[in-house]
Amino acid sequence: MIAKVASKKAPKQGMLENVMRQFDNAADIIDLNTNIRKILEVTNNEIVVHFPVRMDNGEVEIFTGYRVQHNNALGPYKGGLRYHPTVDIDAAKALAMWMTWKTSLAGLPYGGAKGGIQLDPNKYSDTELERITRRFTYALGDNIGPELDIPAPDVNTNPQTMAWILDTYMSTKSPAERSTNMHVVTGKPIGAGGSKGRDRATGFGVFLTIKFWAESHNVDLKDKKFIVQGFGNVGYWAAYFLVNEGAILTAVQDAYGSIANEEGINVDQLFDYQKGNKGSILGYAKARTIDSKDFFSLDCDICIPAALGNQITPKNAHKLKAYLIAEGANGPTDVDAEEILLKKGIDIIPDILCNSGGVIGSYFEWLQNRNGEIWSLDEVMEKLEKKMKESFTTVIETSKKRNVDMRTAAFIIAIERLEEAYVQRGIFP
Ligand SMILES: NC(=O)C1=CN([C@@H]2O[C@H](COP(=O)(O)OP(=O)(O)OC[C@H]3O[C@@H](n4cnc5c(N)ncnc54)[C@H](O)[C@@H]3O)[C@@H](O)[C@H]2O)C=CC1
Ligand SMILES: O=C(O)CCC(=O)C(=O)O
Repeated sequence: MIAKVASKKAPKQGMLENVMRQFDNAADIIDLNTNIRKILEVTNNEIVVHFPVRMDNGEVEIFTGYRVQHNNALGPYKGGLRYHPTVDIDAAKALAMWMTWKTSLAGLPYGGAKGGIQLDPNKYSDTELERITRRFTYALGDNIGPELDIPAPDVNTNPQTMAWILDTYMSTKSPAERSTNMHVVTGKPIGAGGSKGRDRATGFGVFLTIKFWAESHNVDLKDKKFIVQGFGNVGYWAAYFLVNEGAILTAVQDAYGSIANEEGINVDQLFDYQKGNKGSILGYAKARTIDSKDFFSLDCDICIPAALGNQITPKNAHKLKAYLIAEGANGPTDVDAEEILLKKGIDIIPDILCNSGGVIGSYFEWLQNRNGEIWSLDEVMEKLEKKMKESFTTVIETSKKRNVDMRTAAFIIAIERLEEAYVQRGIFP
């Protein structure tokens, strides 16, 4: 689909600049109320904490953690925690803003937040990571809470991390509060109040949006070749469901390097291999190692960036062969690259739609904890598919009605819902 795209130029292409340009583009198109625009352009709260942790060798290290709460007009702040050297205040702000648009687009009673700790988790033992997580949770204190701000997993955090947060948060509460505050985090292990299906929810959602796109374009996914950047929670599950549908995984890139095999890579074998290989795909015997700089120019039908932001840029966008990009990651395509891709006729299923299965799965976990319910896996997956289908359909309809690309359509829907909330509350008639 070739349609109107953001054209404002910004001097720098960080994630924050990207999300602001995406927002400005949609806000201009709908002529957003200027007062509401002022509110949505800024983050409500930016929490930065420095906290000491004793390392295994007895030394004390100081860490910096972030939690940015962008907007809560539609409900409590919601969004993941990332452990990565690139986490800083601007990254947290950008990711928090994307969460606001994502929860609004998905029709969830949530706002947007994001945070994390600036560190390389590979440099720390599990016991150190546990102490770091617990001290971070203490430092955040009552800035998080089950009806205030609900963290979840993101890059380099997982159900174990959420369980440590839950346990630490609970230890600061009265006995009565302990049993009713399980929903202070989502993405927990099932035994500690997690929901069936949250583990696969994001990847399944990525797969569903690709399936819906294929159905609406009369494309049969069988034998279609796809490549995945990032083979963690999102990349693995997206690949798993696509291969189940008959598509062929031909290349994978992770933080360590890239591998390819045009005959197909077995998703579960690769998953088991990386688990026993310190999380790296490199050295997997049934694929060859390729130069990472060639990854995005590989021959394929579908490309799934499912790692970090700003991976598809003007430097590699013109080389992309895929006709569909499904954004498992948050902010993987920068605005200038998107302009190039759309001109080439490449469709992009935008992050705030494509990876929204994760936060929808989190919402289901939160609801179960809040209501004292336990849903079956089938129930979760069925409800997830229904919600993803509704979002996808609304985005396609808006994109046709307004003659805009899918990202702009998704932003328009998300922003209009927020605008409606402010107007109905009578603050900005
Ligand atoms: N986990 C979730 O439920 C959700 C995650 N996301 C987004 O999906 C993306 C991936 O998240 P997860 O799978 O949860 O993280 P993860 O920590 O489970 O996996 C990350 C993967 O990306 C790879 N990676 C890291 N740096 C890389 C680099 N420079 N180049 C190539 N690969 C690299 C890692 O090796 C790993 O395979 C992130 O952008 C995250 O914000 C979005 C919605 C929900
Ligand atoms: O599950 C959640 O609450 C949020 C997951 C997340 O961080 C995201 O969608 O980017």
